[in-house]
Amino acid sequence: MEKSARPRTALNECVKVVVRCRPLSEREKNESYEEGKKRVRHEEKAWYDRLSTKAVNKFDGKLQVVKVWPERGAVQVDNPKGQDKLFTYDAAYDCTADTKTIYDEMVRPLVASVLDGFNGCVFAYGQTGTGKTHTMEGTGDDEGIIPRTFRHMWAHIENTASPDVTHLVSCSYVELYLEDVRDLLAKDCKKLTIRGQELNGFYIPEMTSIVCKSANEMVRLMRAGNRNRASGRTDMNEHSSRSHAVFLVTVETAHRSTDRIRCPHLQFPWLIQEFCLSIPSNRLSSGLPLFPGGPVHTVIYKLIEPKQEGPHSLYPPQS
Ligand SMILES: Nc1ncnc2c1ncn2[C@@H]1O[C@H](COP(=O)(O)OP(=O)(O)OP(=O)(O)O)[C@@H](O)[C@H]1O
Repeated sequence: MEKSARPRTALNECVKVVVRCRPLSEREKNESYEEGKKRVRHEEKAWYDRLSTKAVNKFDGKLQVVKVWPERGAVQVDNPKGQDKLFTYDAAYDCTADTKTIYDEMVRPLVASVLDGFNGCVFAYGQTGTGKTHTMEGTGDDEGIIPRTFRHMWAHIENTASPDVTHLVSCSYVELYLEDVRDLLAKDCKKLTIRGQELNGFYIPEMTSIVCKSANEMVRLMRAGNRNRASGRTDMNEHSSRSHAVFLVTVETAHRSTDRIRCPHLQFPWLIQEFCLSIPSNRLSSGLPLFPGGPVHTVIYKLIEPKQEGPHSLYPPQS
């Protein structure tokens, strides 16, 4: 049993798992799949009641494979062999949800705690084409979680500006492709070495760290790093990221009167599910090679592992 001094409420839960289902692609629509439409109450109930009966995967003549229940935080998945499966999360968003709502409800409290001095991590995980990049980076009309975080951080920094407090914001961006760790912010995307120490965990000593003075500067840095990321085409996504990546933001806050320096970190890793599951590659991709797995991959998971205490994982140990 977990012991905690703090009550486990929605706001202070250490790890939250949230599902976002994107709208159907043109290809999926052409294959006769259907998005969940707004239905009248008794029809909704009928869908939910299917859980206790044998599933029928035809609804209004079209295939609806996934049904999201935002008010229950649940996702119901059609099982052609029998009863539907129901999975419950901290929150579930259907294709009508925008990134702003997800940010405000799920990410804003985490970023606020980073600004209070705690480490944080927002982690996008899913099969190719499921919407990780759309959610994390966003589009011209709908900004993603990362640029929203930058704006939130800078709004906080500007609102709390005083002669007594100084903030220093710096960013790093690394990718893991095959067995190499590359620095996406270095001119030649140089290969990096991960080092480990028994007491301080894993860190990357030569990773570029760039000081930024505004949210827009951070967005430009993220885009510059994205241009260096390995990409290709998969059966599910024309413009697919083919690597794991971690965008790391460090906010140092110095208080002149107390000589106190706080240095929390916020990480944005992208992990692609294909690496973790042994799905035959011909089902997933016809582009650049997928991840073979191996020791470096184990280490990258260690890098983003939440730490209870001590210096942050991607940085050299502090004496
Ligand atoms: N919530 C959404 N609303 C509208 N379109 C979306 C949404 N999520 C994803 N899409 C669209 O679906 C396609 C695939 O999304 P995206 O590239 O974000 O997937 P991904 O998970 O990052 O894929 P990969 O792992 O292959 O890089 C894109 O064309 C994107 O614009």
